[in-house]
Amino acid sequence: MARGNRPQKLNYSLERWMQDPSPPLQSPTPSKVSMQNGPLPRVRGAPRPRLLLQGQRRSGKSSISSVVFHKMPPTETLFLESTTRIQKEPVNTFMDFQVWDFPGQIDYNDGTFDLEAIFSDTGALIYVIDAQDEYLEALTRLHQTIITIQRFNPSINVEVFIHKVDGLSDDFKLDTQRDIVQRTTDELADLGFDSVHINYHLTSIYDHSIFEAFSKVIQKLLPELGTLENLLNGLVSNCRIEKAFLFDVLSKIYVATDSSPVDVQSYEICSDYIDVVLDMTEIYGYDRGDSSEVSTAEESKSSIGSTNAEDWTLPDQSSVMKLQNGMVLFLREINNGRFEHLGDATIGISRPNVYCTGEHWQRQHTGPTSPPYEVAFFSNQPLDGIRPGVIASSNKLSLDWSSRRLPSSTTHVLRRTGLVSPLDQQSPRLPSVSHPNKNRTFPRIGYSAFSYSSTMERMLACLLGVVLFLRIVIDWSYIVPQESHVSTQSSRSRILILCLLAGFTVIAAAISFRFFYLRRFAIRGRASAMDVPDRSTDRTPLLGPSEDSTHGVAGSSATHVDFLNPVPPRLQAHGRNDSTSPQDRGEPDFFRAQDIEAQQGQALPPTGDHLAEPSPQECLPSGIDAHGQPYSPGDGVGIGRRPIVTSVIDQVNRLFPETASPSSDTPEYASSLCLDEDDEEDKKEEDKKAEDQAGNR
Ligand SMILES: Nc1nc2c(ncn2[C@@H]2O[C@H](COP(=O)(O)OP(=O)(O)OP(=O)(O)O)[C@@H](O)[C@H]2O)c(=O)[nH]1
Repeated sequence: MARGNRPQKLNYSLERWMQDPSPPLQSPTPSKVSMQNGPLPRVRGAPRPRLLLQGQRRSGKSSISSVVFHKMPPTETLFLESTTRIQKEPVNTFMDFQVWDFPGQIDYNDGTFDLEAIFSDTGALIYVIDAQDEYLEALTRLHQTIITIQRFNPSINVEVFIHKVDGLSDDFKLDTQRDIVQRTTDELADLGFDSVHINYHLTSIYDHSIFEAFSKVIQKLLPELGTLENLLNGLVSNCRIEKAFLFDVLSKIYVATDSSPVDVQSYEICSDYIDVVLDMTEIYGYDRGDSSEVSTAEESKSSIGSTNAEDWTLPDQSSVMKLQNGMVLFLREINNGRFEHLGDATIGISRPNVYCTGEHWQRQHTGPTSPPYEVAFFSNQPLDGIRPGVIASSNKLSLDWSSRRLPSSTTHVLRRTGLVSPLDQQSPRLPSVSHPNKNRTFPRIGYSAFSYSSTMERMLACLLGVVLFLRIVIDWSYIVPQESHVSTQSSRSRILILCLLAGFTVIAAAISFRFFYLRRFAIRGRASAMDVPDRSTDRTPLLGPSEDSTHGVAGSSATHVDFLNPVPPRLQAHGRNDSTSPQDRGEPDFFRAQDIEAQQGQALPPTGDHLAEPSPQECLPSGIDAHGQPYSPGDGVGIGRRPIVTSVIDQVNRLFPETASPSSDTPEYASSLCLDEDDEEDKKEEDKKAEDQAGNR
């Protein structure tokens, strides 16, 4: 579409839409709507909708408020103090509102409160019931509150949060909900209030349910919800998106969504994606300066209605991620110029086949203005299905690897997968991360608990071994000189005890070394099997434009994240689309061990020695051990060096045939591992020398 034909821009912010819808809105035809950049203008004097949080003491009101609006990690709510007076919190997000947190013990019927002032302007009453506790008293209070409120504000939305359901079984949750609904309906009907409409939500701060419930509560307060839904419906059908949410990214509340049913998984993955983008921005973002400048500069490019590829340049407030299962997540900032303070954003999920046929988005990504940089998103769990992935971003949000320093564990993962060569590695230093969300992201880097426990296990096993050994030495030196003086019976039992102790010692030592070697060789095996390219001499930019843009999204086949299906696609093709861990599937957990090692970054030499070719001893073909004896690959896994290496390589080949090195059962495999070009040259030189010497003789 030519610039002149660009649809007329709405000079009316979304916030004003919702708070003062009186001026006529333009037709919500999606193809004619453009997004406005720049901060939301504040509407002075506009009333803020008020949400009342009520419930018994310790039912979880303050926790909900802290987790949703202050990004407090759920576990930290354990230390929240009891509320003693009404806490009024203004929440300035996509839509400004106030949350009033009432102390559990307060009795506002005692005549000291101006009930009309409290209830008359209230948008919603959220009544929190602790589902893990006895709730009959809470129900009585709820019924009284509803009756009181009906006098002042009969149109108020009553939302009951049946809270703390994380500790309950599914059946129990539903039974509890059924019971609460039944009792409330009966009680209110008896009192003549049978027309009161109450909504019930099962919530917990330990999952996304609380955000989802809050989203539903907030949505009911939006006068223009229907318009927003229409806009999203249009967006979805025009761009052939599966699902679109309008998020307030700071609270992760979705303000509106299209009319297709919300499935929890889509909502969760979008929330997680927002966390990732915010975290990445926190670490690697740049100062975007005055948002009004950005707005002016990008204004002409941000029209959703444009069909011209050049007009379709993504402004820098957007991000695309292609998942390994083929899904594409698209996060687009609207109404605000800064990533850090996103007012709201549209997220779409689409499948690539549909995505490619979507006229606008395809052009946008395959045209000359495709995002020229990729930002690597890394995970320490590549073989558990979540592999290093890519967030395609605009050219401004690029990683400067020379100035940013990454922790050794991370660079190790990147090097191992060929994304960063050892020479690119700087000393480990990560810019400080202060984002309050950082503890709540989806699988962040690693299994910290795992690595801790495995290190502890190893240390404890060693300690135990040493203690037992000392014990044996002491006992032995005690028994032998005394033996002639003690009875045969007692000396026998002592010897039995000694044998047991010795047995324990051997087992402890074996466990200790098994852990150590298992990990070490798993890494070597993986390094060989994945055929990591040698980038030590290749100085081409590692994070430059991707050559693979089949679907228009920057990214290569090896660098995708699969959040939804944490199983490699090859396994899915074999009908194993489950999310079980290798141990659950009865497979040896080499890769987790390897990841633990990678995360610890301590058992590996920091210089990349772990990527060195295996020693000739290790390069023997599968099926023959170091002494030339045949063995079966399944034998002795975890005991001898060669079986571990071979088994890991076989395992990797089985999981990733497309990236596999030559079959480990062939002699060529051994030679391919043992002989690189230098070795061959050395060998030729030696042969030549030997020939010369023979000639001289
Ligand atoms: N298991 C579980 N515990 C929760 C949940 N929400 C809150 N809690 C815990 O419940 C306890 C009480 O939480 P608060 O938020 O202080 O309760 P309150 O309703 O504000 O209490 P008052 O201020 O005394 O009225 C804390 O230890 C929280 O960690 C939840 O969803 N699940």
